[in-house]
Amino acid sequence: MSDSSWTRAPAVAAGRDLVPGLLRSLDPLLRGWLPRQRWFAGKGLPIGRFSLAAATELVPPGGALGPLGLLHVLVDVEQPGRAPDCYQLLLGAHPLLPSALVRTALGPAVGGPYDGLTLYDAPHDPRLAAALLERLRLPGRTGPLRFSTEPNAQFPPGLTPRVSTAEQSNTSVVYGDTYILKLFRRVSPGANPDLELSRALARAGSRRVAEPAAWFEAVDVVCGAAGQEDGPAEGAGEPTTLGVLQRFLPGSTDGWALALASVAEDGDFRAEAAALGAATAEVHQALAEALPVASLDGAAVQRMAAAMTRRLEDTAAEVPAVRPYASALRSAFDDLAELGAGRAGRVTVQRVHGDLHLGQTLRGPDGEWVLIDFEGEPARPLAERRRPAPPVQDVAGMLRSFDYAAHHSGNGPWAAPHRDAFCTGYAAVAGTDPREHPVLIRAFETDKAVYEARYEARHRPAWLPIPLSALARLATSAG
Ligand SMILES: Nc1ncnc2c1ncn2[C@@H]1O[C@H](COP(=O)(O)OP(=O)(O)O)[C@@H](O)[C@H]1O
Ligand SMILES: O=P(O)(O)O[C@H]1O[C@H](CO)[C@@H](O[C@H]2O[C@H](CO)[C@@H](O)[C@H](O)[C@H]2O)[C@H](O)[C@H]1O
Repeated sequence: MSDSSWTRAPAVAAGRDLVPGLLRSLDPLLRGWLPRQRWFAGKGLPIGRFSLAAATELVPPGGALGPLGLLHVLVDVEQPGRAPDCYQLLLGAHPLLPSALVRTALGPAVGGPYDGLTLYDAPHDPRLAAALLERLRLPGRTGPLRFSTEPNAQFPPGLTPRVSTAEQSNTSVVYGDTYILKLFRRVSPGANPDLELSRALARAGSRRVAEPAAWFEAVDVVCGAAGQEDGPAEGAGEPTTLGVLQRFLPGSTDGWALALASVAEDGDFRAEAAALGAATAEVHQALAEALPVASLDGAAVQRMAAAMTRRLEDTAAEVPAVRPYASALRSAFDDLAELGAGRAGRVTVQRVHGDLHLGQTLRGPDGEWVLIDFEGEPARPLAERRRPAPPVQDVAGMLRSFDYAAHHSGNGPWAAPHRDAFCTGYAAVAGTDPREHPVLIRAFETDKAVYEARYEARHRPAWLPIPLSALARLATSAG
């Protein structure tokens, strides 16, 4: 990394030049540390150039926390074959801690030194996580970072922070039993739908969402693909959502864990599946009331089918095991295109969850279901994730998830009655039964299983047989 790669950096340092020291330190340490993080999107590809989009001292070393500092960094990473990705890093900086001690005491040590300071992943340090909550409580700016709160949010003192150990695409810090702060790791300009949709649902009084209390974003920072001269303009110039503090739901269990337990004992989870269907329909209704709804004409439905076909082709090119099914699966998308061409072609679209599966649902101690993580599929560009879509997309996601739970534990027959129960629960609230739209359901289920094949091939190759077996079944039913 040469100094010239830092020219876009609007460094915000309290009284000293932050960037050159950071520049010298970050390059070698990020090359080692970044690819090992679960949330790093470009695994397996060589890392090219880094460039700093923004650097902010949230707590200057030698300030309120004595020698300890808290640095906020947005760094662009170039890799061959990908548009640049922008990652959010929160770094602890300490002059005395040797990096080996950081590694044992605080988990992931990023490395060091930076200007004589050891750098480490700050969410793991309770002092720094607490400092971040303190900053979130107060609306206003620190350099390019803008902090906002909901008007009625309460911030009780003394909430002990801990990093969530859940398998996740980002990093979350739980404060006491009161709040959970999700720090988005790969970020792009534009409102993150997780914030946008949970705020809309909370404002509408929905009981199916963990209400946001505060959030922060980067303003006027050009990062990721938006920084490319010929890069996509969508979202460019909009604030970049960086973190959302939401109500924590203590004592809740996620739907995936509950479903797996039921599969293991060949149990009857149908009442829960139906309640989940009803909760999903309630969320769809609330989103349709709060945010725009539109009707796609035949040409738009055909474009949607063409995009699904393209995703299938791209996936077949990347994942050889998908190829044997590709031509039979195409007929699911051809049927959708035909539906668009016909008189029944109009399809209603609205904002939806976008990546609904059992792991995105929490059942509280009161037995009520809440939906979380409205980010959409992490691999899709932000602009696409914010686009209205047919609600059947979420239904298809949940149907796939019941299938995943069953096949993960080798109990395939568990899936069908639970998929049915979900649709029955959904229909009771929505007034329309997804099973009455077989062409839409089949197209969206196929599209989701194709997405899953690519997701598993990239992240969990041992799980690839699960979506592959679904593609084999969908290929037969579509033929
Ligand atoms: N409001 C909440 N209350 C309790 N636990 C939560 C809450 N939100 C998220 N979690 C837990 O954190 C995990 C990860 O959250 P999620 O939003 O899916 O993160 P990611 O987008 O990084 O995958 C969830 O599976 C759940 O276990
Ligand atoms: O939860 P994320 O937003 O990170 O979503 C991604 O990871 C999910 C897995 O953690 C993945 O979901 C797939 O596996 C689930 C079981 O682990 C299963 O319930 C889902 O149906 C299946 O799609 C999701 O696709 C991906 O976007």
